Amino acid sequence: MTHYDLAIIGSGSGNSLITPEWDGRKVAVIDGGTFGGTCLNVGCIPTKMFVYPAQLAGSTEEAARLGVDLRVDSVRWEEIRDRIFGRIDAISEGGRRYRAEQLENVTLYSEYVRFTGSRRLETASGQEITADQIVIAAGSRPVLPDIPGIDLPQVHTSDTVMRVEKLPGRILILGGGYIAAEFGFVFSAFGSQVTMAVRSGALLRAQDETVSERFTAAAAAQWDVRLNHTVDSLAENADGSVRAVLSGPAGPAELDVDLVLVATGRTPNTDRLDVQAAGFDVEEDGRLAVDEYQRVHSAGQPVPGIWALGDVSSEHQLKHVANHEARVVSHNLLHPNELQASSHRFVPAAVFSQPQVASVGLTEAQARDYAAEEGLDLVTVVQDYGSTAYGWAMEDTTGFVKLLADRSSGRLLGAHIMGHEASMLLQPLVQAMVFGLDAYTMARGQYWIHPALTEVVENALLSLNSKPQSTGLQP
Ligand SMILES: Cc1cc2nc3c(=O)[nH]c(=O)nc-3n(C[C@H](O)[C@H](O)[C@H](O)COP(=O)(O)OP(=O)(O)OC[C@H]3O[C@@H](n4cnc5c(N)ncnc54)[C@H](O)[C@@H]3O)c2cc1C
Ligand SMILES: NC(=O)c1ccc[n+]([C@@H]2O[C@H](COP(=O)([O-])OP(=O)(O)OC[C@H]3O[C@@H](n4cnc5c(N)ncnc54)[C@H](O)[C@@H]3O)[C@@H](O)[C@H]2O)c1
Repeated sequence: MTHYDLAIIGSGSGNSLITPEWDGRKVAVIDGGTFGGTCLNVGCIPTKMFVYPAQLAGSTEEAARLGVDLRVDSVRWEEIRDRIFGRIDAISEGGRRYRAEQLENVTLYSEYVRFTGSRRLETASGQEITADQIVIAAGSRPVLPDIPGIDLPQVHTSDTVMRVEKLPGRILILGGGYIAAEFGFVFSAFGSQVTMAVRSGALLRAQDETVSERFTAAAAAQWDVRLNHTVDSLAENADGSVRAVLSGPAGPAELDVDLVLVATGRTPNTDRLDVQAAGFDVEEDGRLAVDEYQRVHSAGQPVPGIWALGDVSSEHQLKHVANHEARVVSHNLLHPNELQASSHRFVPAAVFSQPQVASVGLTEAQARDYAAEEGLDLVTVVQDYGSTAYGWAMEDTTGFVKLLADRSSGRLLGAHIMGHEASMLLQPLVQAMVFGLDAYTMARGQYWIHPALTEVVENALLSLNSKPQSTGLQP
């Protein structure tokens, strides 16, 4: 058995905890998967590296509308894939080598681990590890629905689909959330024939209703979206393709595809850690129960020295949330008497599809309930990109900014943007919400560059109040 001052399970966001303050103290990093975790290897970063060239490939129709005839002669999938992973694999390997070989106080265990007691771990090869403090940063993994044929080699998740040998000609995507929306766009822009089977009546259903409705329409204009459809079975054809049987409002239908992508959510890795052996509390959805200091709980009480962060314990499966929680844990590990709390008040998120979607705060349905409870006068504004000069330049027909606010104070309750660079347009609204800047001061207390696309945000803010607004910039 080897004892450490600190043991970290998971080398994704967990890797950032090894700061210089730990020099001279014994630290174990344990990861049975690829060093660097989800975001770097199979998540945020490679997906966006595919989205960017997909935006180039997918711009021909938009260009033609503006009088520029572009043609995509070919998409060199193998080259794109190898460029992306040539970069990413090197970063992952460099990080692994640094931890494994260059830090005297750090030991890297490249294997899976599970709890055998609250402060005791056993690795897959049977090595026992104990530690004064343990951070659980073990992330989440894709969920596979129980469908006959789900284990066929042609069936992929986001873990494997980005590395396939060649661009699939026909692809079936299950699900209508983040991953489905991003890969639906990438593959369709690259020229694959995409069919998306969605159980419910809309894509991105967790989003504000206007976003979900308009995104569904925009997606359906680009690829085959089958709403209210389930996939009942998958079977291999003699030629190596897959026959899917789908059920929808018009009855069952068969579809032959070359590849199936399952994007039906991700589950926290608590089960594989045997957290029950340690007596840790688990939420209904499988997340580890933590308090605002990221302390893991047992029977409702914090367990001293046991922390969790990121997807394994967070209701937001987002990298910027995992990073924030890692900064909190990093502080708390070293300052047990001055604990810092994490904040999940205004968590923004973006879906990097076409169109892009970005949001923060309440949806309209949530804002209605909140306003009723608090006695607020809820005001909702939808401002189209096409109503501003830059929107004219783009001949934009789909982009919009939707704001929800309390009319009298101008306090923003939610902001939702769909369209070109939505994630960038959203950030000033996140800033306003976090720092308590009201919509009216935000609109008139600063210059807005003309004729930038940010004017759509300015106009949305102004539209929240029909009353005349303060004229003024700060002198
Ligand atoms: C396709 C895709 C795209 C995404 N895009 C975005 C995006 O654009 N923006 C965004 O904010 N978020 C995005 N996310 C979500 C983001 O990747 C995650 O929220 C984030 O990576 C979680 O980080 P983490 O540190 O909690 O876990 P991870 O990075 O998953 O790290 C957990 C590590 O723990 C290891 N591990 C698990 N169990 C054990 C065990 N028992 N023993 C030892 N090691 C173990 C795993 O091998 C893994 O390396 C995306 C996710 C996916 C799948
Ligand atoms: N840009 C980003 O920030 C980004 C990108 C990708 C992933 N992520 C994170 O990863 C998480 C996982 O992504 P995801 O797209 O897999 O999950 P998701 O929760 O966004 O969407 C899951 C989809 O699958 C459907 N579904 C669930 N079970 C099903 C079943 N049995 N059969 C058919 N459909 C089913 C749901 O209705 C939903 O449409 C996201 O919630 C997000 O937090 C973030």
